[in-house]
Amino acid sequence: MELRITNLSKTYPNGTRALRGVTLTIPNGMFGLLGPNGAGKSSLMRTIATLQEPDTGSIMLGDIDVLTQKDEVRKVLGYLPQEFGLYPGISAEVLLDYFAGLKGIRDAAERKLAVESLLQQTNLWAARKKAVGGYSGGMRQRFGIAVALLGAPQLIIVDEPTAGLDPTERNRFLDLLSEIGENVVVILSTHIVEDVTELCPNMAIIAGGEVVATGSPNEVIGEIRGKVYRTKTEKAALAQLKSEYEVISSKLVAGQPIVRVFSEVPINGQFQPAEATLEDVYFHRLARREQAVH
Ligand SMILES: Nc1ncnc2c1ncn2[C@@H]1O[C@H](COP(=O)(O)OP(=O)(O)OP(=O)(O)O)[C@@H](O)[C@H]1O
Repeated sequence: MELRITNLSKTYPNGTRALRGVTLTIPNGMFGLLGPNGAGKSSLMRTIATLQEPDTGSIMLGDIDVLTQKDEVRKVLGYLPQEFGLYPGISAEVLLDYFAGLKGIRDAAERKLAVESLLQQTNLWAARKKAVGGYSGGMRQRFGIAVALLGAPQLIIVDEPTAGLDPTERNRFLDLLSEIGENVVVILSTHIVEDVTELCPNMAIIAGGEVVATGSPNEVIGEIRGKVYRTKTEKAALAQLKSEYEVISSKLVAGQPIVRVFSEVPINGQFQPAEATLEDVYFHRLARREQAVH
């Protein structure tokens, strides 16, 4: 199954242009949608999940027209929104059984089997009788993905699932996502670059409602490979560097700024060539876009 998004635009009634001509082809497997806060990720996810209408454009999931055949989409969709409410006093086992019923799994034995297998898969089996209100952030997210996986969806959308998780829980969650399979489309929206580098064979960077780069992480990095340099500097020299070079990022390491810059032409002196990373592309693209807008 392939998801084809063509020329999707959306302006909210208050005038915010959340999506501007988004065109993307998303194949089976994990697809990373990387963008800063306010980039339009959630607007795009909600539109694909049939929860809101775009102003223009089309979305095809295989042969299904997502914008007109909403019921068909919902049958094959698993969606983990950025925020979701739960009934805090109810156990995961009972709640998941309830959601399975809503998803149309009517046969009780079949439902029991599905619920048990998802509780095992999401590592919540031992906590299945606990009220979900007492779950940690990571457990909540794993419960959310269990709900999203009910009914063996073909299209799985997870919106910023790792925000707020500690590293152990984050890894556990990402492992779970990558196990879900290569035969379904999984769209992972995130502002965490490593989530994409580590997991996604295909990706896009979105900023200001526009797709600013797309391809495999390797292809996306390709555009700046050999053009990234790094140097250690002093805090006092930072402003000067920023005025002379196209600074991608500066990070304090043990109190001292490490600066990465982009340059089309070789630079030396205090700089050393650095291996380009997805984070470099991300910051570079965002900075270029800022410049273009202002
Ligand atoms: N219902 C709405 N009405 C008006 N503006 C909205 C609405 N939803 C989102 N926006 C605005 O649209 C833009 C894109 O928001 P969106 O939530 O899609 O971005 P995002 O990339 O998911 O950001 P975040 O990571 O902060 O969730 C933002 O400027 C946001 O304030």
